[in-house]
Amino acid sequence: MKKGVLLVNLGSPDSPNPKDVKKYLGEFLMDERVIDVPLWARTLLVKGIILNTRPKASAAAYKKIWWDEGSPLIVLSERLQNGIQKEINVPVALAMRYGSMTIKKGLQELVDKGVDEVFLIPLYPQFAMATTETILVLAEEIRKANFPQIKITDLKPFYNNPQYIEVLSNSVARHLKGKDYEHLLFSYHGVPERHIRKSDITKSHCKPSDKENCVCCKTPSPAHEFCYKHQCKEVTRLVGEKLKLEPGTFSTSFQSRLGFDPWLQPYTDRTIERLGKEGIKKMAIVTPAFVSDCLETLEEIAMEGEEIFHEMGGKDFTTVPCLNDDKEFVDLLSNWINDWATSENVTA
Ligand SMILES: C=CC1=C(C)c2cc3[nH]c(cc4nc(cc5[nH]c(cc1n2)c(C)c5CCC(=O)O)C(CCC(=O)O)=C4C)c(C)c3C=C
Ligand SMILES: [Fe+2]
Ligand SMILES: [Fe+2]
Repeated sequence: MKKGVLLVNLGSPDSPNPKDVKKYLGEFLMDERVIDVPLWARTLLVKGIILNTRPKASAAAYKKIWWDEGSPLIVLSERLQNGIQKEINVPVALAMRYGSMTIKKGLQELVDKGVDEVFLIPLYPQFAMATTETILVLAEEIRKANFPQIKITDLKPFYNNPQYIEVLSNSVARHLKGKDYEHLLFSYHGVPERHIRKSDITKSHCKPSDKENCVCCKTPSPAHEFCYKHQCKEVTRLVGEKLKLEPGTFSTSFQSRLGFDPWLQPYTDRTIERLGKEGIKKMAIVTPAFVSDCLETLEEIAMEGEEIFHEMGGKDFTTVPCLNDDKEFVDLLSNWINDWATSENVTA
C-alpha cells in the first residue's frame, strides 16, 4: 500500500472582497456542526440575517490582514506543508474544510500519486465538533462516495501530548524572552456552551457554564476525550507547569463569539479589559487553538485586543505567533507521520 498525508485546516475566502467572504461564510456557517440548529433555523439565521449583515465588516477585517501572497491562514498552512514535505518521503497534501482547497481535491491529489492509505491530520490541537469532527465526518463521506479503495487514519487531538506541550512552551518562551510581562493570557477560539454538552459522551459530566474554577474540567472523565473546554484548559495548565509560571500570572479565556447564546467564558475581550482596569501595564497573549495565524489572531487579538488594552490604560501588549512553520513543530509532525508510516496503529 502507498501512504500519504493530508493536512486539513479551516480555510479562508478566495479574496478579502465582500462577495468572496459571503460565499465562504455561507459554506462555513451552514455547516450543521458549526451552527448546530435545525436546517430551517440555520437557513433563516445564516442566509436571512448573517449573510446580509456580516460579510462587509468581515471583508474589511480580512483586508487589514491579507498578504500579497493571499490569506495568512492558507499561506502559513502551505509553509507548514512544505516544511513537513522536506522532512519526509511520503507525499503531503493540504486541504481546507471550507473554501476552494477542498478535502476532495486533497484526496484526489494523493490518489493521483498512487496513495491508498491516508494519514489525515486535522490542524487543531483540541477536539471540537466545529473543527475536528466536521473534518472527519466530511472526509469519510468523500472517501465512501469517491475513493472507496483508500483507507483513512486520523491523528487524534494532541493537546496534552508532552512533545507538543514542549514545542509550544519553547515557542512561548522564545517569543517572550526579555519581556517582563505581568500576565500571560491563553486565548482560545470559543464555542457555544451547547456544543460542549452535545459532545459530552457521558451526557452529564461537562458543566460548560462554570467559568474560572471549572471543577468538571479537573475531574477525570471519559467525557474529556471530546471536551474542547477541558482540552483548552489542559494546554494552559501544562504550559504553565512547563514554564513554571506563577499562579495568578496566567489565565484562560475564549474569543470570537458569534450571536446571543452563551459561549465559553471568560470572554477574551472582557478579560483584556479587566486586566487593563486592574492596573496590568504589560500583558502577553498566546492563541493555542490555532496552528496558523489567521484573522482571529492577527486582527481580533493583535489589533482589536491591543486597542482595548491601551484604552484601559495598558502599555505593552505582546502577541505570541501561532506555531505556523516553527522548526520544532515541523519536526514533531514529521516524526508522528514517520511513526505512522512505519507502524500500523499510532496516536500522538
Ligand atoms: C480554532 C478553532 C475554531 C473553532 C472551534 C471555531 C468555531 C466557530 N467559529 C465560528 C464563526 C466564525 N469563525 C470565523 C473565523 C475563524 N474561525 C477559526 C477557527 C475556529 N472556529 C479560524 C481559524 C478562523 C479564521 C479564518 C481565516 O480565514 O483567517 C469567522 C469568520 C470571520 C468573522 O466574520 O468573524 C466566523 C463567522 C462559529 C459560529 C463557530 C462555532 C463553534
Ligand atoms: Fe471560528
Ligand atoms: Fe469540564
